[in-house]
Amino acid sequence: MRLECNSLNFTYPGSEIAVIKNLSFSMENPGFNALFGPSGVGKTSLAKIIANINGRNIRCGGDLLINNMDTILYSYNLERLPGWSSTGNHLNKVTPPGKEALKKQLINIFELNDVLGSRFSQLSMGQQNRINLIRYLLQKFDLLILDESLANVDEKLRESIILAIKELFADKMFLYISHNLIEVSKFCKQILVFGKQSENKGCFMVNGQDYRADYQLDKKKLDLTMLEIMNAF
Ligand SMILES: Nc1ncnc2c1ncn2[C@@H]1O[C@H](COP(=O)(O)OP(=O)(O)OP(=O)(O)O)[C@@H](O)[C@H]1O
Repeated sequence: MRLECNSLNFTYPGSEIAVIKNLSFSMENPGFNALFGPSGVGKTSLAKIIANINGRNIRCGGDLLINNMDTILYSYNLERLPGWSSTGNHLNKVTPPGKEALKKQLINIFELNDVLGSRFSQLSMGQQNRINLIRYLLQKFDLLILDESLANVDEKLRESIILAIKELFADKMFLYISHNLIEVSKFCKQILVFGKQSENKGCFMVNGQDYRADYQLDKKKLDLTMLEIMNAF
């Protein structure tokens, strides 16, 4: 399992300014990794290139190498489900054979039992994002990109959800995009930090604490990771 960029460049069609400039990094092995940086630096653009969301319309310079990851899914926080039925029915419809028990387990962990009879538009933003993320976790994937997919979910529940995902999907790779410095430093293994383009700062790879439920968190090391990220900005 490997995600590697070598001197990647990307400019949107019709634009003069490169969003991604000479980016090189490598992420290996399953686990929770992150893209972190100020708003507008190109995290979503890179995520979409990796997931090939814009298909042939996207032309990049340099190399993007993806090894042993056949299925890459991209989830984001503004996705909406149609309103023709309840969210419970939607989840039933997208649950592949054999994944019924996983669906129930995720619904419990994500604390969604009480909203399964409601339509998507009747849910809060955080509830909508949680239902949406379950849809993805039920599918077959090797790499799942979470582009602010847990936005509007309170910190305590987000922590339970992230820890459960890390445990239940230990053989998958995740790319977590979030503006939460503590969360990214605490839960992620490799953190690709985007420096401010206006200051011509490049990207840096920082090692996070990769915290799991059964680990003892070293607060000093967590502080050092956060400091390293802030210095890389
Ligand atoms: N479809 C598009 N066409 C042209 N420019 C775009 C397009 N999408 C994004 N951009 C530009 O690319 C730059 C990077 O945007 P992107 O969404 O990748 O940033 P981001 O780091 O994910 O930001 P945020 O943290 O605010 O979500 C921005 O300047 C944005 O205006």
